[in-house]
Amino acid sequence: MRVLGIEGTAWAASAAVFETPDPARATDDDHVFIETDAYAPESGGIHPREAAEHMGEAIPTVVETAIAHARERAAAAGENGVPIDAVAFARGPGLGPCLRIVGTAARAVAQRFDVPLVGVNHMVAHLEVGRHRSGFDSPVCLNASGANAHVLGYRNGRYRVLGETMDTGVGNAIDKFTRHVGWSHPGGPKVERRAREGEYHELPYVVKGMDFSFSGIMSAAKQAVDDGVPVEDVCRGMEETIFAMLTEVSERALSLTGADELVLGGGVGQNDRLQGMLAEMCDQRGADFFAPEDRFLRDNAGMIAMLGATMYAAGDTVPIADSGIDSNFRPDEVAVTWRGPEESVDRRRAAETEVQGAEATVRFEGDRVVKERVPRSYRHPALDERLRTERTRQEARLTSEARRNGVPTPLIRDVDPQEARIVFQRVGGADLREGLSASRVADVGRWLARIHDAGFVHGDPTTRNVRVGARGDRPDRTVLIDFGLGYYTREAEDHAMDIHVLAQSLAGTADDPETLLSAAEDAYRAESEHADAVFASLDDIEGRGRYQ
Ligand SMILES: C[C@@H](O)[C@H](NC(=O)OP(=O)(O)OC[C@H]1O[C@@H](n2cnc3c(N)ncnc32)[C@H](O)[C@@H]1O)C(=O)O
Ligand SMILES: Nc1ncnc2c1ncn2[C@@H]1O[C@H](COP(=O)(O)OP(=O)(O)OP(=O)(O)O)[C@@H](O)[C@H]1O
Ligand SMILES: [Fe+2]
Repeated sequence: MRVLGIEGTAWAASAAVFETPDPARATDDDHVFIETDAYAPESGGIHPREAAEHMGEAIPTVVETAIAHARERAAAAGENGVPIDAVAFARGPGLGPCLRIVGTAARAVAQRFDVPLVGVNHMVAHLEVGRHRSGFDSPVCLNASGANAHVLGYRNGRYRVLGETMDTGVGNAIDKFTRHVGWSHPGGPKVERRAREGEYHELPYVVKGMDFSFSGIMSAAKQAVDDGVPVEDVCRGMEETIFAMLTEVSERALSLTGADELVLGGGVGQNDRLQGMLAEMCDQRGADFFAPEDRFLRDNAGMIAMLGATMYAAGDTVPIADSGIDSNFRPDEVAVTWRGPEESVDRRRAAETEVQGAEATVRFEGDRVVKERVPRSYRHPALDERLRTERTRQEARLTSEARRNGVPTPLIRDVDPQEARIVFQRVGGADLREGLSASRVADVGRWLARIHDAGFVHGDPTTRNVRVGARGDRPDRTVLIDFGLGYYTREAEDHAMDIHVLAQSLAGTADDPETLLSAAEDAYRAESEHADAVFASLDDIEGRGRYQ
């Protein structure tokens, strides 16, 4: 099979030919040819109009080059006739004016050769290229690109967003900083180069469940440069902070789903420090890590052609009349036709005497549980020390405070912030994830309402951070654990984030997330004194377009 791919969502006017004997898996005989003409703004960032002008000029040329290449391949193979089997194009997300040019070009080629058209989601292509080339079954996928940043896993016919940025994409955040200091676009590679000469400069670190935000870091980074901190130190601090956040949320996703494979996608994925941190994190927890070559990480038509071939083989083509572009096309909107319902990122594991959580090692000793935040060598030592002690102190404080507010939590037997160790009473028979029911999820809604009314959030209320079921002679209760990301706040938006984190984790682990979530929401409303403000804020968060 030979597929032509066309990409042009933002800066890369790119066309590719992907030829494979088996579109379902990578083989030694796969052949990928990519021709790219990059748009480089003369000043500032990407201007949509200029980018579209670039696409208008460059797309026809790269497409003809790719078609010529396909003809050569066909001739060399002794074929005569149409040189391609299908045309795949990036349908979105991206800049509308650019996408329209790509769509028009793709339709024209499909008509010219009378072959089917395949509409590819650019973000799904970023992650599938790593899955395809690694041969992994069902990995967690980290997409670190310019306009996006999210962690995904496949379950029940879709790529679920397990966590994502609450504001800008990771590359855009970095590029905004480099514009501030007067460097040309794109800024990412320049930050990488300068960071090598710098000392770590501390910046805000913001992870909420598996979501994260960059705006605070970026304001602080710009301010630091304005205040005279050497720019290379700020670059180093930015890399250490941002990439540690992305690594931590990837580890959280591995821990939540039980998966043991991680693939990386997106232009920021070309950064060596990010790849190094992810590889080190995976190595420490015994997971496999794969990053495709740079030419498949940054925007390129090769990934579009490859996923196009897989989709075409699954019969997933689109009639020309329905082949409109979608500039807000989210990865979780794609009905994944090329993977079976039995596949899943979610793997249950048998009971162990030691659990490796996302940030701590948890040992079971009879009736006690010893939780230790072991150092994470991928993080800068100063950042590592800060996170481990702060979170240990906070976890001990909030676990007790929740209990004082009528929320079941484990008793604390001992705390040692220096060693980042807490000894808890052992509670429950299983994680909520293994024992999901509407009444238990409703309990979680009720408990969240109580702690919110008391003026703090849990910070990470996933289905793994709730224990359920009877244990010994103790009754069946729903017990909240792991308050390490909690903090004091009376802001409705922070409270809403807790519910949002719960919703995302249900989407990642439950078969009927909607029913369960509404049980939690009803209970929350019945219990909370501020439910209206919180749900209004939740609508805002989910309506920002980033969330489904
Ligand atoms: C929708 C689509 O158009 C968009 N594509 C995109 O953003 O291009 P991509 O090639 O995936 O990523 C470009 C970003 O990747 C950053 N980048 C490139 N090399 C880098 C490096 N060595 N370190 C850090 N960032 C880097 C650039 O600064 C830029 O922000 C997306 O995937 O979000
Ligand atoms: N007090 C407890 N009683 C029984 N089991 C517990 C207790 N504390 C933790 N566990 C078990 O250990 C697992 C990991 O604990 P915890 O969530 O506190 O660690 P973590 O490293 O913060 O994990 P993550 O960040 O992935 O949620 C829990 O999902 C639960 O199965
Ligand atoms: Fe991209």
